[in-house]
Parts: sequence; structure tokens; C-alpha cells
Amino acid sequence: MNKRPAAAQAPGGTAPDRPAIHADRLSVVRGGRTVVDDLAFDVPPGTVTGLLGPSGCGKSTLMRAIVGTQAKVTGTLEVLGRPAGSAPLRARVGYVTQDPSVYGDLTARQNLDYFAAVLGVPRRERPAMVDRALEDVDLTSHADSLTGNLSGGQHSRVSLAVALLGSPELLVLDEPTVGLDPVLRRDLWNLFHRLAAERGTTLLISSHVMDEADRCQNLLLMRAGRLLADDSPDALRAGTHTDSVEDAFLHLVDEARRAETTAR
Ligand SMILES: Nc1ncnc2c1ncn2[C@@H]1O[C@H](COP(=O)(O)OP(=O)(O)OP(=O)(O)O)[C@@H](O)[C@H]1O
Repeated sequence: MNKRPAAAQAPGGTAPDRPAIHADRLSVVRGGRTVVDDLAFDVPPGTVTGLLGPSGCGKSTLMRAIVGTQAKVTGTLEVLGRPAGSAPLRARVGYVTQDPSVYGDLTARQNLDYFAAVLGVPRRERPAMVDRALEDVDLTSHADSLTGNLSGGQHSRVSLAVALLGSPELLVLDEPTVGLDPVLRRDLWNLFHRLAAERGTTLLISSHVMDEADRCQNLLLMRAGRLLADDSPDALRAGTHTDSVEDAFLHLVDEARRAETTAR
């Protein structure tokens, strides 16, 4: 199963027919173990792609490889047409980790202003850029609250706003909706789709919650470091004759287990 949905429009700077992410024979070794094992996939530009799989299957490791912060990566991994982690990609790729990456003793606005300065944005351009990022994540009313005093969901939205600064062409988001209430989760998914549709941003979003799968145009399903499927939710269900992505995933896990037993 390796079909892909038609690519949406391309973001600025990326050729329309070129994948935003291209991986081939991609492996990562951590602690002496192969935790990402021989992956091959493309992420179409301007789409929302979900990276789904159980805890420990290698999602964060794969994301770290894509943004260039992971050691011991072998194979081909191209991001926006360049080798993953190369210097020109720094301003073109936004990354939000699972752990808070902003300063608790600064306000949301101060955090954003600081990170905009680190990105090299001239001082006079920063206020408008910061306002837009705050608006994107619906935090304008908390702009001047200390980040450390914000709720968990608000705190993670400050991290997301930092990643939105400078309008990156690729956003890599590691479980951005964990611990958020249903309304916030819906609002964030609406934002992700707006970014893809209106700004041509490519989004790669990890989750271990299968019920978020239907919010994605394209899915990469992982299990134990391997890619089980690369397809749209509809095609996954149709291909496995199941009614939900969760059932499709379980079907594919059973199939993979049978193949492993046969191989043994
Ligand atoms: N620093 C490390 N050293 C050695 N092994 C690691 C390290 N970090 C993670 N691993 C292992 O790599 C594998 C993949 O971990 P990873 O964090 O990528 O999974 P994940 O799918 O993102 O999990 P989760 O959904 O729980 O965040 C796991 O087996 C984990 O134990």
C-alpha cells in the first residue's frame, strides 16, 4: 500500500511536483538499536500529513531526523529539495517538540520577540510578525501574561507560535494536540488546514491518537520503526476493508505480524 493523494498547491520556493520531504532507505540507530528502519516515503507539498503510531514506534526520532537534530541517520532524506539539516533550511522549517521550548519567565509576546530576533528579523518588523503569530494561535488576549503562568494548552500554543514566526514552508509538529480540550484541538486542526490552504505550508503532525487521523489528507502509519502504510485515510480504509483508521491500523499490524511469523 503506497499510493498517495494528489499533491495540493506548492508552497513558495518549492517546485510543485517536488515532495516537501523525500525519504528513501532511511534508518536511524539510537542506543545501538535501529529505531527507524529502512523507510521510503514522500510528503506532498502544501498538505497536512499525519505521522501516526503507538508510543515508542519512532515518530519523534523520524521528526528529529527531518529537522536535522538526530545523529546516526543513514539513507536519503531531503527536505524542501535539500539534505535534511542543511543550514539554508533553518529559516524554512518550523519545529515544535513535545517538551516546552519557550521561557516561562518571559511573557508570550517577549518570547516571540526574542525568537524573532534570533531568526534575524529586523526590530521594526517584529511587532507585526509577533502579533500575527499570537493571532494565529488565538493567544492575543494572553500576550502579556508570563508564559510560566499559562495553562498547559496555552503554553504549548506559545511554542507553536514561535514555530510560525517567519512563515516556514514546512512545519514539523510533535504531538501538538496532546492534553488539549476538544475545542482547542478542533481550533488547532482548523489552523493547520488554513496554513496549508492559504499559505501553502506543508505540515507533518505526529499523534498516537488514531481519531486525529481523519483530520489529515495523508497518513504515514508506523509500527516498531517501520512504515506500515503511506496513504489517505479513505484509501487506507478502502484498502483494508475497514471502517476506521484505527481498524485499518490494527489490520495492517496483524498482516505485518503474520508476515514476520512466516519469514521466521
Ligand atoms: N536517547 C535515546 N537513546 C536510545 N534510545 C532512544 C532514545 N530516545 C528514544 N529512544 C528509543 O527510540 C525508539 C523510538 O522513540 P521515539 O521517541 O522516536 O518514539 P515515539 O513514537 O515518538 O514515541 P512517543 O509517542 O512516546 O513520543 C524507542 O524505542 C525509544 O526507546
